[in-house]
Amino acid sequence: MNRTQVKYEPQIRFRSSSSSSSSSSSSSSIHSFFFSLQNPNCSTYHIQMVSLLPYSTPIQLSKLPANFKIQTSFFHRHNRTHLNTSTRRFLVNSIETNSFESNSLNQSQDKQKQQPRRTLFPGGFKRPEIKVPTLILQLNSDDVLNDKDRVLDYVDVAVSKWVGIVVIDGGRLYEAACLLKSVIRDRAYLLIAERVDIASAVDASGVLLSDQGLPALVARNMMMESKSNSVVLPLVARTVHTVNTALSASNSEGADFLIYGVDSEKFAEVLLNSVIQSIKVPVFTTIALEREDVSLTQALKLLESGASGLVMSLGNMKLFSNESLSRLFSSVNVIKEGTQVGSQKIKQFETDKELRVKNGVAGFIKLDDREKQFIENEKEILLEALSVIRKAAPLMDEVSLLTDAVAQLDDPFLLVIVGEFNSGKSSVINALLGRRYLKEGVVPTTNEITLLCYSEKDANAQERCERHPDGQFICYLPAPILRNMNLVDTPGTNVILQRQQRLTEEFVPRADLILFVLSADRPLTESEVAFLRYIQQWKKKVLFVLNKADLYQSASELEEAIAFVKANVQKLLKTEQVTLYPVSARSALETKLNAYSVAGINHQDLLLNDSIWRSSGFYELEKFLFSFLDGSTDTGMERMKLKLGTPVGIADRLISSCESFVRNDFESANQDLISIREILNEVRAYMMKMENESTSWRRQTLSLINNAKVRAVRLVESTLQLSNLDLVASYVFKGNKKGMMPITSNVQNDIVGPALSDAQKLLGEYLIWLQSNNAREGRLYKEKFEKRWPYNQHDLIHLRTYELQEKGEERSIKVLENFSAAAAATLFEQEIREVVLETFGGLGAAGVSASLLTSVLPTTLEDLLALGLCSAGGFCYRHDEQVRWSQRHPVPKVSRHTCWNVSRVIWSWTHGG
Ligand SMILES: Nc1nc2c(ncn2[C@@H]2O[C@H](COP(=O)(O)OP(=O)(O)OP(=O)(O)O)[C@@H](O)[C@H]2O)c(=O)[nH]1
Repeated sequence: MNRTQVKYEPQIRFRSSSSSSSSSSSSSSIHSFFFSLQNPNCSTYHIQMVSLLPYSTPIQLSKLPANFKIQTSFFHRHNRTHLNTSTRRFLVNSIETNSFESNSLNQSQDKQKQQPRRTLFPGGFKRPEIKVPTLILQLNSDDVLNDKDRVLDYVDVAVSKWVGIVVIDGGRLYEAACLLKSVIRDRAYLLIAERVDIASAVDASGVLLSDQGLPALVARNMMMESKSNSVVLPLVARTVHTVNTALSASNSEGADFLIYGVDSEKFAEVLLNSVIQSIKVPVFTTIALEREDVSLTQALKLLESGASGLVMSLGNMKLFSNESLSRLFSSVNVIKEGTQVGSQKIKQFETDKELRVKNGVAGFIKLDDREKQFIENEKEILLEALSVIRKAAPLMDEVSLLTDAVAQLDDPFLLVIVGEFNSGKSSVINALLGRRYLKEGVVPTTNEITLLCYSEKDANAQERCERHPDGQFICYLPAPILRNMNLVDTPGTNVILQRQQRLTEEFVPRADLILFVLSADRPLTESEVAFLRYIQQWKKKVLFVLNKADLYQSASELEEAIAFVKANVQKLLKTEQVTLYPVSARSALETKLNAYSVAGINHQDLLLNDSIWRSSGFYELEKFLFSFLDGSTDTGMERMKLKLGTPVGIADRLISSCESFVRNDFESANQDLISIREILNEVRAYMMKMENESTSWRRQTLSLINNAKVRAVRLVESTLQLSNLDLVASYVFKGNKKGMMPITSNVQNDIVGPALSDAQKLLGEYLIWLQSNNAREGRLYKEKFEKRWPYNQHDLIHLRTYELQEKGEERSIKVLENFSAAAAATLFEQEIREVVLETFGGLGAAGVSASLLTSVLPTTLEDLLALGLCSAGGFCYRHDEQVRWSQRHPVPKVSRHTCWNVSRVIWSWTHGG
């Protein structure tokens, strides 16, 4: 559990010279703005800005942690409208001129634009799914903030087990919501009561509106704008208190779910039953609880009466033991044990499925073993395809389409009815079923996917509808056409409620056959053409129905409309074969209802003997669909082909998307490689250039050494005469207690000292040259990096580069500071002593002098200065460089020993020894 996020929350405030801006709520002229900031690890941090009007007040940014980027837009707190463009621009400019890296906002926006949305649905959005039954935990911000640790621990456990949605209300919402978000993560939806701005600022899943609050559509759009990088639509729920508000919230408004906020247990029960009959979005109910045993019974009763779940406060939830909550809400229990909640429904669903399977695999009849084997083989191949897709594009959510499609190979044939709202989809389905099972109306009436399945048991009873755990609405009806074919009613397209359109789009891939209902009063509109194109992407077979044909005045008008639709569809789908049935669903249903009202005769025979019915388009449509029932007929075989083709089509589409994702990734990796190679080549070229130019520095260093050497030789020649040898020898034998040899002090003062100050000067110039070159080159690389990888962690690159440069500089300065002429001279003196001691006995005075003149002095000085300069100037950091250097300057044994000594001395100087 990561709760430390909030601790690091950086603060940005407006500083107003006119009045205090510390409180955001007391004055109506005070406004808050929210920023989401993201660090390189992608954790999001949120910032509240408080300001007074007018907006021209300069922004003072307090110190922010490095590497943060601005992520989302700004919100006006009080009237909840967006800031106008100029204000927004002002804020952005102000921020850019402050401590943020310039262009960070633009970069973040570009990133959003550049990142391909990895979803196959046209709007690029997906609906959040609400699994039912679930528990909604309603929290108050004060409860959260006053007893932080205990409440958050409780929430942590609750969301991992039973709670699917957490709602927070109260005063200090922002702070409390941030805490909750860090605990809940993606395990449950977090909804903010009423406050769209705060929901956006904390990146919550959505909002819960009161029945007097914003329209759901407005709230959803506001949240979508602020979550422009999310592919998941925000959740908008509403609390309702009457049947009418419940109906309008779910129908015309398009709320995702409702909370039925009533207090009395009985009242809730009665109303829930009537409300649930007409509302297809999940409906949750609040209950006041007393004792655990009473409460459990009460809760179970509500769930059985059709509530999608319960809303509980923290206090209420604590009334339940873990066992009771598991019993109520754990889906594992519901499915495994078949507890009272939903057990009946699930058992029924399984029985119905068994019944259908008995009739033949996947609802087919007359299938032989060879065909069954064929289905099994297909499953195996599809599972292989699944694992390939998962490997190639692990982020592709739509892979679940294929998983479902493979699992549904054993389900009945799926006929999905689509079309614009009000085209008559529900009427066509009712006419097919022979009863007014579905609601019809001039305003959009279908808000959810409704799957119609066969159920023999309810032959004489009312239809039974329920919400399945995966969010679909399932109705079990005794209509004969459903024996071997499931029908799906979908929300109309071209509605203002994106969620509904999305539902239909998401269902299209699952269809085995699509029945596209067009309305005679507006055949083939622009949005129908767009939707048809979308269907075509999934390579679905489409059957067209031109409904409301009764609206045409004459047969020629009808012919004209048919010709128009066919010609355009042929062009669009690039096929000659367009199957279109002109029908009047309304009169077809009326005819059927009339026939079915006559008791004691075979209704099918009655209809077949009716010449008007037989000449109606609906009869033709039905004949076509019924011919699908028999696997031994040609159309039956085609149905088999379509059914088997559904998962294959999905796999095909997913694989081709994977292919394009992988190709894009490959392309971009290739481009990365090219860019890296380019940069590497530039680095190599730079290295060569620097090496070449370093030669002149090296030359200057060598000449400095040479000069010192020449002067040293001269000094030795003039001072260490043979005549002085006795003096020298006695001095050497005295040891070093009595002070320095005169030659040593000369070496220190006249040679090493001046040489060192020359070296320091040279090194200073060298450092400036090195640094300016490196800085210029570093900037170029940085720019190139940023251009190619605008969203990588340049700041780290930036830091590293400067860190390295600073280290180099530090080392050089230390070497120079510590390079003491006195120490060098002492070392030199020591060398002289050693040589005198080593050679005096064997060679006598002449030998000592010769040895000093030919080997010790030049090489010792050379080594001393060269190594000091090389270390300081960065020429020979490495030991092998030193070896190469000493190989280029052959020296006698004693000098190598000296070199080692000098190296040791320098090493101890530079490392503080
Ligand atoms: N004239 C005429 N009207 C029809 C016919 N079929 C349906 N309607 C009317 O068209 C309107 C819409 O019918 P629905 O079946 O609700 O349409 P829908 O496509 O299911 O609508 P949504 O569920 O909102 O997408 C209703 O008023 C129906 O009575 C028809 O064949 N002729």
